[in-house]
Amino acid sequence: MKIFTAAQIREADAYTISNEPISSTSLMERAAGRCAAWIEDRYTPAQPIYIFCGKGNNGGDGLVIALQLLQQGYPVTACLLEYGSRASEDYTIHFRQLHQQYPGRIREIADVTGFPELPPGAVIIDAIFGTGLNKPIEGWLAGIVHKINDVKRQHTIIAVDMPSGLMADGSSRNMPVIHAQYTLSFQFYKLAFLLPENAAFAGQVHVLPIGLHPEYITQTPARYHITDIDMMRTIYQPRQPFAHKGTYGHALLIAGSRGTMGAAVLAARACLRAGAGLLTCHVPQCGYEIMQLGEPAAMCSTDEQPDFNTHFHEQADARYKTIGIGPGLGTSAATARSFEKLLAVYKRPMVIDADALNILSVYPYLLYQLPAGSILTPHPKEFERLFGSTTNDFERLELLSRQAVRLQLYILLKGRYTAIACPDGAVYFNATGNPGMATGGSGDVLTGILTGLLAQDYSPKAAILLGVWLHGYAGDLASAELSQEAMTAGDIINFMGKAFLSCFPPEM
Ligand SMILES: NC(=O)C1=CN([C@@H]2O[C@H](COP(=O)(O)OP(=O)(O)OC[C@H]3O[C@@H](n4cnc5c(N)ncnc54)[C@H](O)[C@@H]3O)[C@@H](O)[C@H]2O)[C@H](O)CC1
Ligand SMILES: [K+]
Repeated sequence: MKIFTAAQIREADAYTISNEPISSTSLMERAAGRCAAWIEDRYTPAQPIYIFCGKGNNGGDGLVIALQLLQQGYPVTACLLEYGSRASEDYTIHFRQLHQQYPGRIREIADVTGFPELPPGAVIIDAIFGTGLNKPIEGWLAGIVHKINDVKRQHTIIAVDMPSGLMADGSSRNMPVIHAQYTLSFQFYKLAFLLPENAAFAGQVHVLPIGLHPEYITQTPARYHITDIDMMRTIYQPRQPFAHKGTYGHALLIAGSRGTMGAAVLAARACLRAGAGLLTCHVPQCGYEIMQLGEPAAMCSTDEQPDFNTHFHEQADARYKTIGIGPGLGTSAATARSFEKLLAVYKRPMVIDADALNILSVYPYLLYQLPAGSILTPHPKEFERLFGSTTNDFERLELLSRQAVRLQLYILLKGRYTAIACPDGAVYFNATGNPGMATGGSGDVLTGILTGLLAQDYSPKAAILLGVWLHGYAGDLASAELSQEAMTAGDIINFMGKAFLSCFPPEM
């Protein structure tokens, strides 16, 4: 699904109005009607509801929601914030209707002292600002935002389109923003929802289709995307009936050192669970038995060194469809030298994680020697060590994308919505996964999955989109059965099978 900027959303709005065609008033009624229906599905008409409206079209949506809920018998109070701006045309039209039919349900608020006494359990609807926000909320309006946030533990807060105060496409650091439990976002995600610095604001995001014109959506290019199951179904390749283990590639995993062999075993197990035909693991001598017992289906090659890998470059030949390198590898100078020699001989896209990334941050010139189309999988700290720090998440995203283009690599920044930056400048956010996956080893599992998919001849882009999706999906299945607290990285591997089956049900 594309993620459009606020400016593109305005264009989509205008395109729909002139090409469907539909009046802007009716489009607002359609959009806000979806919000009202969402609320009616979840709350009974006994529910007191307070709707805070700004004077633009987001406020206009609030008025339409108020009208529709009042017609359904909900005790609604429409709190209209009178901050001096001129009301939008569609706001005015809906204000007149509300005023005509329910004058007693309107309360005008002109300063922070006008903030209403809320009855226990009242639901707050935030329709103050949406995509039109162009500067931080200030003055007594900011006071209203703080008042609403002060009662967030006692009351459910539902934001219409966006939490007020949040910029759709830029950083809102240190600005007053509503802390919503739910955001009912029209038709698309906004980029701001997906960045960790805004974690407190949007809550659970529900994207409500409002019938924006499909022609605009397909014709307009977007830089940012969020992955979904339909995209995965176009990527996934079912196995062929006459397949043998050679059909699905031979992967080489270079991982492990004394004390971190678990990382190597997790990556190996995940690689095979992702469907690699054959896997060889290159490990130090201390890891031989651990690997053979930990994953009997993997073959094992041992290094000259007892405790860490130093001669893996000698292994890397054309037999291997791809290489995954890094989990538990260690960062000794001899390991780094072998990595450099490996890059001189091996030219297919590989997966680079953990200590292999740390080696790259110590020897950054090696970044330019990576095979084009290779995949880097840093978490935020590793990313910072590799590419430097930034002052906010939007700048970091920009840096991420710039580096992917400059180095012609895929760089995947791990997080709640893992950001996948492509060499062509596009960025995909992954939609699956949960906080239970913030546990040691889950990155090693991802490296294994990506290596396993590359071995099967998925293109790097397909392997990442599908691999990150499945990794998160398996994590979601694991947490549903085991809890976010109790699940471990190994459980992500154990649920890979169910993840495949449920995302791609085999045809009968
Ligand atoms: N996506 C769609 O197709 C539809 C969206 N709808 C809703 O419309 C809003 C966007 O409406 P807009 O009038 O452009 O902006 P806002 O209501 O967010 O803001 C109003 C107005 O306020 C001014 N302003 C901006 N920042 C500040 C500030 N910090 N302090 C004071 N005033 C400020 C500025 O002039 C804005 O224009 C969208 O989010 C949806 O909710 C339609 O209802 C249906 C179609
Ligand atoms: K809002």
